Order: sequence, then structure tokens, then C-alpha cells
Amino acid sequence: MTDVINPLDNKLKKTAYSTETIHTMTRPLLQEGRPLMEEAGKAAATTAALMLSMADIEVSHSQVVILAGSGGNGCNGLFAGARLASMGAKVIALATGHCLQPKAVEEFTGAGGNIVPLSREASIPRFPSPQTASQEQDKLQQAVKLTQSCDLIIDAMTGIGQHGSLHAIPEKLAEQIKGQIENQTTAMLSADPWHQHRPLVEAIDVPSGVGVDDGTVPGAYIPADVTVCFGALKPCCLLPPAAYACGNIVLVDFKFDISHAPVAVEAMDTHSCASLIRKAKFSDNKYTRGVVGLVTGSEQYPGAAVLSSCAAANSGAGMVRYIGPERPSNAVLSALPEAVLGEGKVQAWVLGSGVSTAIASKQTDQQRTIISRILAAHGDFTKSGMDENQKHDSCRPMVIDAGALDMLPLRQLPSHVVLTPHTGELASLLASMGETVTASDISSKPLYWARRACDLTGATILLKGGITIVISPRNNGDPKIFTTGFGPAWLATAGSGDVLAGIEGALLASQSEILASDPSQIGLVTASAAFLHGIAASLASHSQQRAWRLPLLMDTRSIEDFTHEAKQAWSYEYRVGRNSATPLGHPIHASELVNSLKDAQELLLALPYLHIERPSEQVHVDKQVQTEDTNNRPISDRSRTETEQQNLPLEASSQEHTQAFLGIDPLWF
Ligand SMILES: NC(=O)C1=CN([C@@H]2O[C@H](COP(=O)(O)OP(=O)(O)OC[C@H]3O[C@@H](n4cnc5c(N)ncnc54)[C@H](OP(=O)(O)O)[C@@H]3O)[C@@H](O)[C@H]2O)[C@@H](O)CC1
Ligand SMILES: Nc1ncnc2c1ncn2[C@@H]1O[C@H](COP(=O)(O)OP(=O)(O)O)[C@@H](O)[C@H]1O
Ligand SMILES: [K+]
Repeated sequence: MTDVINPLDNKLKKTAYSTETIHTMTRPLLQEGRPLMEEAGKAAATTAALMLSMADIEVSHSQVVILAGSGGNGCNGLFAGARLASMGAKVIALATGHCLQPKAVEEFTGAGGNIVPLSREASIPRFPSPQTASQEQDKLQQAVKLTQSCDLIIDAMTGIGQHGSLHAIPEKLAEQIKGQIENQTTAMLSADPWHQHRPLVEAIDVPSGVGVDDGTVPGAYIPADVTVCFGALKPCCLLPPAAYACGNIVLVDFKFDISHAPVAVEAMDTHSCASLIRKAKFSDNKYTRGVVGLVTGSEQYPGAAVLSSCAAANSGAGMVRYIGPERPSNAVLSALPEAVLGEGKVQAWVLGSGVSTAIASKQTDQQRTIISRILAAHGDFTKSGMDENQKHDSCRPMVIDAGALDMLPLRQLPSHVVLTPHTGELASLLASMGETVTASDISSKPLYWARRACDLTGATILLKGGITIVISPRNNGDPKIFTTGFGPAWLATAGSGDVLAGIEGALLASQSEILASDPSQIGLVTASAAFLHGIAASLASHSQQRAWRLPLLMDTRSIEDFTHEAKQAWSYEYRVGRNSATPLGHPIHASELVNSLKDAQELLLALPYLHIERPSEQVHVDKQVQTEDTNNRPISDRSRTETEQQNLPLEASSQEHTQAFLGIDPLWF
């Protein structure tokens, strides 16, 4: 069977909508009489059963604890629990709020589920509440023990109705449960998330405690292995740090009409990125393909000059011009003999990577002098009344990184000036504009602060991290927000940001015509560079680890197809890629990223020609490969015999080889 990509399904998987928009899209379906609560319950139960099966636990022998709040989220949890109970699971619902919806209680208890109210203020007919503070405390401790010993926790305390940070019983439970779950990003980081010595966690709609619309984690919250998200993704599913708490996402397709719905956040995927890789044309010459000028590196940090220049050359620039002192210039020439030294016409600039800030540079720094001259020559950004097109004419697209970030005219920059700070650099930049903020504040509220910088400067902001946020201003309305979390955490290595700056420069140069005619494309171009950086890291490290991956789409009318697909996508054996013992791959250094950039683009350019086969039968063959030794301990892939290795389906054909090498499962493509 060949995978056919439906553009609207694809859009649904990578766009998130505000709580308000979700309510607007839900309303007409409720008016039609769609039993959404029941559909949500069915989807959550199917996912729960699947998670248990991934962990080799029979549903009929499983113990499931539902943390049920008093709103719609708790109601979903109880409907899911009713289904699991009718499949033979032992299910207990811990009521965390004042009440439970009577219809859901009836369904749940009718199927054999039991309910334990935890709050003194709870009023749930037939189920007595604790009467005193000490009874409430005892009940809470028993509840925590229960969550420690069960197989699966269904977190249905709060969903899109959560206001502020968690309080009362939900807060206390979340604090205790999160304490048991050591790593927030368990599902993404571990090779095999299903066989850990702790209960699995399924979040209903969103992990309780996260900031649904802003992606923060304002207080206690429960990180999930899987989040079953209803109708459409919420911003917390894409934005850091909340997105790290979502684990794998199952998106239940209610068939919302998203065609005109305002998108709050968009995640980058391979298809969007591929569309921004400029293909060479026969009518091209080196100039039309895009010339990048770099003022990067310094006597002190010559390596940054090499990394950024080579990254630009390997990312499709027709020519690289390098400007800098003797030591970095010589280093660039020996790594990249085709680099042209000195100033000349360019389509985009990369300024500041590996250049010291004013505070750090003890004497007049040659690079800083050149950068100020280039900035000064690029028009008076602060001149009032210039529209985006006039600003574009007076200023080339440019990447402002590291040491150049403190040299900007700070306000009214054109949107095609791209600032690429990490959290520390953004804190300094904001401080220079009068904001009181630390790097740690920015890590806690990255969207808020990236937006603040965008509002204050007018520039496009790329805030680096495991999930990188790109935010670009729009003439009318809210800024456009992209996220990209394709790369493995191995990307956090010295010089990685210099490579990113070079990629950005190449994309800005090669897409300068598009940017001139449609300045609103700047966010997409910028985010594409970050995504390409992530793909290069995957290739270099042989890693399939992602800070974020596309959700699996569930159509509740074809649950069997979904189950089959999810089993493949989540199976450890399936995800073990070529040349690596686990899907985590191995560490990399920044030069290796540069070397993988060409392969990354080849793969993206080949996308339209790849017919992606779903390896439905092959996975079964793979599963027969011995995975345990005689003492039932898992054996690593490296200890398999040559012949067994050859049986791995991902090495079967060149097409699969490419996908496996890249670490992209076809099902997630
Ligand atoms: N609409 C639909 O048709 C559909 C809805 N669906 C589902 O319903 C969900 C939305 O349901 P909702 O609107 O009832 O709110 P919900 O998320 O359950 O939270 C409210 C409860 O949480 C509590 N609570 C709130 N803040 C809190 C805090 N800080 N700390 C502690 N507690 C806090 C609050 O308690 P209170 O403040 O009253 O003490 C109240 O009891 C949605 O996410 C999806 O799962 C889907 O099935 C699709 C169809
Ligand atoms: N935990 C992480 N997972 C994946 N990528 C990360 C992580 N932390 C940082 N990165 C990426 O690594 C790069 C680091 O850039 P930067 O801090 O500027 O490094 P340098 O200054 O050493 O070149 C950025 O692209 C960032 O998005
Ligand atoms: K929840």
C-alpha cells in the first residue's frame, strides 16, 4: 500500500489552535448531536489498550487508575475507563474535584469501575467523601500508593477548561506522580518507553497542569507517555516546555473544519522544509543561486568562521564570501578553497557567530567594526513610515547571531532581519531594551519572551532549544509562530549554532527573490533552516530521537487501521535504525553536522519521488528476531547475528535504507 498524503490531514497534524478556536470548531458538531464525549472515551480506551499491549500487559489483567476531574476531561476519562473495565481491566477512578458527571459515573460503575472521592468537598452520590482534613490526607496517600502500583494512569484531571496552575487535590497528586516519573521527556528519550519499571501515563486531551494556550508549565503537572488529543492540537502540544510533557501524541480526528480556522502555532515538517530548498535551474548562475556574505569568527574563535561558511556552502548557496581577520580567513580557505574573501555583492548576510560581544571584547574588534559598518549601510531601520517592501529594498535579509546581537538598532527592524539567540543571548538583548528577565525565565516562558522580542524589535526571532521557536511579525494581526523539534538532543554541542547561522544565511540568500515579493514567507524560510539543521543532526548521529514528532492521526471509525499503524510506529524493533544499537544513535560534533547537510537536502529533494511503502508484513518478520536471552533479559541489537541483522526490514531496500538512515519512520513522514 502506498501512503497518500491528504493535505488537510497533514495540516491537522502540524497546526495547533487556541482553546477559543477549539470551542468554535466543536460547537457545530455538538449542535448536530455528535456524541463527542463518547467518541473521545472510545479513542482514549483504544489508546490505553494499545499502550498496555506495547508493554506486554493484557488488558484483562491490568490495573488502571483514572484521575478524574469534575469537568469534561474527567468525563472522557470515565468513558474510557468504562470500556477498559468491560474488557476485564481492574479500573479505579480517583475523583479529584467536587463532582463527576452523572452519565459518565453510571456508565463507568455499570461496567464494574470503582470510584474513590479524594476531596472533602466532593459530592458524588453513593461514594462517600473524606470528612476531615486527616481523612483527606490519608485518602491522598492511599491514592498515591495506588498510582505507584498500577499499570497505567489515565490523567483526566483537567483539559482545556484548566485555569491557572493546578491547585487543591490535582496539584498534590501531580507533584507526587511527577516525582515518580523521573524524566519529563521519557517517551522521547528512552529507547523503549514501554518497558519501564513504572506505570505508563496516558494524558486525556492535554497533560493536566500545562498552560494549554501558551505552552508553559506554570506549576505541578503530569508528564505523559502518550497524549490523546481531541479534534485538533492545542498550542501546548507544540510549544516548549509543555510539548516535552506530551510524549507521543494521538490526534483524534473529529473532522473539524480547519480550512479557515486561525492557526496559533505551526510545526515544521519535511514537506514544508522541502518546499524551501531551492532547486538549481539551467538558467542559474552562481549569483542567482544566492551569495551569502559572512562576518563571523574572529582571531579568538576561528572555528566559527569555518563552521558557518561551510554550512552556508553545503546548504545551497551559489557563492560564499567571507570577511574576517587573517587567522579565520586562512582557516576558512583551507576548509573551503572556493570561498571568496572580502566584501562584494551579497543576497544575505550572516553576522556575529563567533564574534565577541562588546562586554567580552577587550579591545576594538575588527569584526565588530565591520558589522557596525554593514548595519549602518543597510538603511535607517528606525526611519518612520517605511513599509516592509521599502525596508526590504534598503536592507538585505540578514542573520544576526551571537556577538552581533548587541549591535542592533533595536527597534523597527525589517522582518527579514533574523535574530538567532539562545536563551542567555535573548535575556541580554531584552535587558538592553529595559526588560528584567533571566535566561531561566525565558526557558520557562519561551513563547512569551520570543514574542516580546519580536514586538520590540520588529525582527524575526529564532529562539534556540530542543524545540526551537520562530516568530515573525505580520503586517496585520498576530505574529506567525513556527516550532521545530526535529533534531536529537545531540544537537546541543559547541558550534552547532554557528552551523545553524550558515544554513540560515544560505536559505535567506537562495530565497531572497521570494522574500522580496512576499515578506511574510520569512518565518517559514527561517524555520526551514532550523528543521534542516535537525535533519542533518539525525543523519550525523543515526538518531531517531526527536523533541517533537508528528502525531498519529486516529479516525475513530477505522480503529483497527490506527492500531496497526501505531504498533508499527511505536515498536522498538521497528525504530532501530541502520548502524545503531538503539534509536538514540550516538554523539556528534558540529563539523559532522556540516558534512550531513548535503545528504539532508538530497533526501528532502527526493521526497516527491519517494513512494513510501508501509512495511506491514515486514514488521512481523522483524518481531520474530530473538530479542531476549535465555534469562528473559533483552539482548541489544549489536549482539544479533549478521543474518539476523540482515532481516531487519529497514535495511531491505535503498529507499528504506534512506529512511532508516535518516531515522524517519515512513509512518511519521
Ligand atoms: N466541549 C466538548 O464537547 C468536548 C470536550 N471534551 C473534553 O472536555 C474537556 C473540557 O472540559 P471542561 O470545559 O469541562 O473543562 P476541564 O478541562 O474538564 O476542566 C474543568 C475542571 O477542572 C478543574 N480545574 C480547572 N482549573 C483547575 C486548576 N487550576 N486546578 C485544579 N482544578 C482545576 C475545574 O474544577 P474547579 O475549578 O471547579 O474546582 C473543573 O472541574 C476537554 O479538554 C476534553 O477533554 C472532549 O471530549 C471533546 C468534546
Ligand atoms: N536539548 C536540545 N535538543 C536539540 N537541540 C538542541 C538542544 N539544545 C540546543 N539545541 C540546538 O543546538 C544549537 C545550539 O546553538 P548555540 O547555543 O548557539 O551553540 P553554539 O553557540 O555553541 O554554536 C541550536 O540550534 C539549538 O536549537
Ligand atoms: K488531562
